[in-house]
Order: sequence, then C-alpha cells, then structure tokens
Amino acid sequence: MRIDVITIFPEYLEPLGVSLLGKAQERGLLQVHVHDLREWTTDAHRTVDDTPYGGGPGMVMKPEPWGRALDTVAPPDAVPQPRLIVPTPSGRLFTQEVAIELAKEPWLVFACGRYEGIDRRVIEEAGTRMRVDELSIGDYVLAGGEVAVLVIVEAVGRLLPGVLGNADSVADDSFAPGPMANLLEGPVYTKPANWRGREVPPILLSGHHAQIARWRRDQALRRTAERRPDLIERLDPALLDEHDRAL
Ligand SMILES: Nc1cc(-c2ccc3cc[nH]c3c2)n[nH]1
Repeated sequence: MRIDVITIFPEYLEPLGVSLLGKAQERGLLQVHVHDLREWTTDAHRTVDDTPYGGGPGMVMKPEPWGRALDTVAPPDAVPQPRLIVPTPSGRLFTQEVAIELAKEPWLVFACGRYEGIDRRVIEEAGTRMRVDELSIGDYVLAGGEVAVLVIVEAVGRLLPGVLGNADSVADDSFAPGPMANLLEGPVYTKPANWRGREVPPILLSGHHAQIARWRRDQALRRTAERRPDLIERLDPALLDEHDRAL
C-alpha cells in the first residue's frame, strides 16, 4: 500500500516511521510519503490560509495550494486514482469496519486540515476524479487532521498482510469476525502469578483450553455489557448460546 499525507506540519507524521509501521516500511509492505503543503504556495510568506467568506472566527485553508498539491501528489491522469481521506469532526465515523475496507486499497492520500478547515471546493473538485471519504475518529474536536491520520494509518497498517507477526494475529482482534466479534477485549495477565498479593485467575493456569476460552468470552461479554451496552445491542443473537444469555 502507498500512503501520501499532505500537511503543514510534516513533523507530526514522524511516528509513522517508528515501530510496527516503520518496520513495515523497511520491509516494503507500506510506503509512506509526507508532503508539506507550503511547497505549493507561491507567495513569499508561503500563505495557506485566509479569512472566511461570510465572516466568523478563525481562518480557512486556501484552495489554490491544495489544488496544486493534489494535482502533484495524485495526478489527474494517474490510474488507478487514489482514495482521498479527509479527517474532519463532521465525517463518517472511522471504525474497524472502515479500517478493514481501507486496508484493501492500493493507494490512500490523506489531506490534513488545520484552522477552521479546508475550502469546500477542494473536496468537491477532488471528488470529480477520485473517491473522497471525510472521516471522523470520534466525537471530540482536534486542532487539525494530523492526529486523526496517525490513528487511521495505524489501524489500517496493522491489517496489511505481513505487518503483524503471527503471534499478534488480527484474527484475534476484538472487532474481527468470530466468537469474540464486536466484544471488548477482556483482562490479560502475564508472569508473575502473584504480584503484590494479587493472583492471576486460576483458570488461566489450568491448561484447560476450552474452559479458558469460555472464561475469556464470559469476561469479554461482561465487560462489553458494563462498558459498551450499545455493542451488545448489535451482537448477532445467533452467536449467543444459552450460557451467554444467562450471564
Ligand atoms: N474526529 C475529529 C477530527 C477532527 C479534526 C479534523 C481536521 C481538522 C482541521 C481543523 N480542525 C480539525 C479537527 N477533530 N475530531
């Protein structure tokens, strides 16, 4: 997968070169190219923003630099065209399902807004030649799109074949299809068996793998019911057995 990110704060995206995603890049599983939007400004002050038409607080990102940047990063004659992802508080909610969908794409371009956002005509014009997804990572307001890009790229990148080692299979994700689908992760433990007088649940030391799997599912169901009852509503009843329903 190729990823291009256009931003006025390229340094914000340096974490994409660290750890899991950094190694994925070294292994050629992922190519990440970060571009400074100011490269496409034409004035001495490298201006990317201006006052909003209609008045109001703050500034809006000018369309011209964005137009030139997108023409360079995603040339109109490129085949295939990339998918353009624009983080915004008013976008479609980014979920694991969306991450799985994006992980199938060969080329993603991210547009990081700042200030009050990007002039609407940039998104409209880009939409005439590529698929544009405006995505929210949650109902809170950030100061720009860069952190959202870090979240989206990490969630998508870890799904790419070969990125996670076998030991960390995505198949065990709490939102992956299967018996733990749409359940929150339950508690996890490692050595020592007794830490500051706190014992690891004995079932986990029993070696009874079927009982351990049952216990883990019970823990996940209980935690989900306590913390995210909305996810319980969405569970496929066919996946719940009488033991589950008795919890
Ligand atoms: N989920 C979420 C996205 C954002 C976001 C995304 C882009 C910009 C540009 C200026 N402020 C922004 C905020 N906040 N919260």
